[in-house]
Amino acid sequence: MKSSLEEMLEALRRRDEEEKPKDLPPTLPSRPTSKARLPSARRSLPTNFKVILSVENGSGGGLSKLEGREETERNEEELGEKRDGSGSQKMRKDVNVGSPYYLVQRKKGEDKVSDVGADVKEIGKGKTNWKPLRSLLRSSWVTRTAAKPLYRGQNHVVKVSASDLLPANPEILEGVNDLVQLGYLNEPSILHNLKEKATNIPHVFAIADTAYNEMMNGGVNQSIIISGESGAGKTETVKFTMQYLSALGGSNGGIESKILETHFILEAFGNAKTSRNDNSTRFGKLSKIHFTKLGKISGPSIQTFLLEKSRVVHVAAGERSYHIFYQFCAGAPPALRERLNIKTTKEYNYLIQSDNLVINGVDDTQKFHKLVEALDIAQICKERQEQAFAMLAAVLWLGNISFQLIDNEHHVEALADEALTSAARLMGCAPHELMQALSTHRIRAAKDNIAKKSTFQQAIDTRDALAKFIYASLFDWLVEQINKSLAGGKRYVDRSISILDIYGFESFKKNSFEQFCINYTNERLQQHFNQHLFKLEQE
Ligand SMILES: Nc1ncnc2c1ncn2[C@@H]1O[C@H](COP(=O)(O)OP(=O)(O)OP(=O)(O)O)[C@@H](O)[C@H]1O
Repeated sequence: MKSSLEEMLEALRRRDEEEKPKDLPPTLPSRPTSKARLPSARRSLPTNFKVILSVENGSGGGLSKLEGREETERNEEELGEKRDGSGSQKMRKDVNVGSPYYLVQRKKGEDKVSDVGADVKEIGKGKTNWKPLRSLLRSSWVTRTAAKPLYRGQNHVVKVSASDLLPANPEILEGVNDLVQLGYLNEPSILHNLKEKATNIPHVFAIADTAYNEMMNGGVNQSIIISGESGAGKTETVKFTMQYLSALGGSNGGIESKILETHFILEAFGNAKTSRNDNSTRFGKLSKIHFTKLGKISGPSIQTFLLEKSRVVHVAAGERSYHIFYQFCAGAPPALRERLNIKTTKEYNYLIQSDNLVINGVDDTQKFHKLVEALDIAQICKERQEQAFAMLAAVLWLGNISFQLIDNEHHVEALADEALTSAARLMGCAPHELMQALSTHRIRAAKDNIAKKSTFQQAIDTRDALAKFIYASLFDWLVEQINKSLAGGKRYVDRSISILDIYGFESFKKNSFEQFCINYTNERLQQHFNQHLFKLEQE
């Protein structure tokens, strides 16, 4: 009888054979041989790793400490799996440096424990028990028989009191997703189960680990695509991935914190509150971490895609425009406010399209101060910062420009009011030049470009297009500055891991061209997944 997965795969294969799509996505490089969900089973020990082995010896003497070569050998053994002398049965050793609990497990045919302290006999035949060692030792293990010790060369045993023992679950229940399934729900069982789960289900650290190993061992640059619908947690997952790679790449937190600071700038300018997520990323982001041949991080770089420009001029009910506008209006210091003629958010038409001018629990003033710090860290000088803020103010004032009818043919002209003069000044042009640019449009007749007066809708479209263009250019400029700052003059030549965080699938009451692009991208990614992963699994 076929399983539902087999049936689904067969249906996919049949469909693919019947209708070969003309619009095939580009083929992916061959799949790595290791399983992305599992980190390599055996890895070298961190340099600072040390197990202090202290056991109470059988004679009932004090704690003895074993160090040196013997200890190193044991550490190696503890972390792997080893066969016993007969080679017939796998010995199970769960030694977790971070946990005070160890699994005491009998080998088949090893029922006699007479050489060990009398209490151990209480464990009972064929049963597995936990021995909490918190009160005794920081790390150690328990052996069941001194006559046939678990570790070669080891004559030490731990006396185990039956009252210290807790029942353990059978192996079949190890790593269950739902703790309720555990027969024994004691603390060591839960800790052990969590430890098993961490390595048996897909985990962001395991994926990052595999990418790193593949890059180092296979010498092939890696990509991690983080997908999921809006609000699923992609951006947060990227941060965890970076954290892990930073730890592996030995950046001592330096690179990671620099990346996070610069991400704060991108978040201010590229994230916004939507109906699904208070901090929704409104652009695609490819973060690349570059490594040296030795696997050390040499630096990161960022590439962005398709910023949702329409949000600058149109905000749906319940949403907000980009965070930066609200942070800027709330937090700009008085001198800057005066120089750039900055008002409160309530006075800008682009922002008051939605009632949501604040986000619960978010302090825009404080965020603005943090942003300025991040701009300083990104080495964007104060003069450049003010120019960038001037562009923001210009965008806001553009939204306040209104038009009046000037003839009977529905042609309009921009009103020469505070909005027009402020926007023109901030953009560095004369008010009449901006008025003309907004009130006319150019058409091509034969080989000539002719300026024609605009109707109301044409003038609004021109104004909004200008606002969107300025904002998108500002965003691109910021990304460029951030990359320059992160690179610090270095050229990256060696290996890299790229992490793609794209906007998630979304469907609003009113969807625009951006939603079309966002959802199309997500569909294509899903298609990649189906086509390559399912097919390869099937093979
Ligand atoms: N691992 C996590 N731990 C705690 N909170 C999380 C975690 N992942 C996500 N969240 C919460 O969910 C919110 C949305 O997550 P995130 O912004 O990462 O989603 P997203 O998938 O990137 O969404 P979008 O596609 O809209 O950008 C976060 O602001 C945070 O509050």
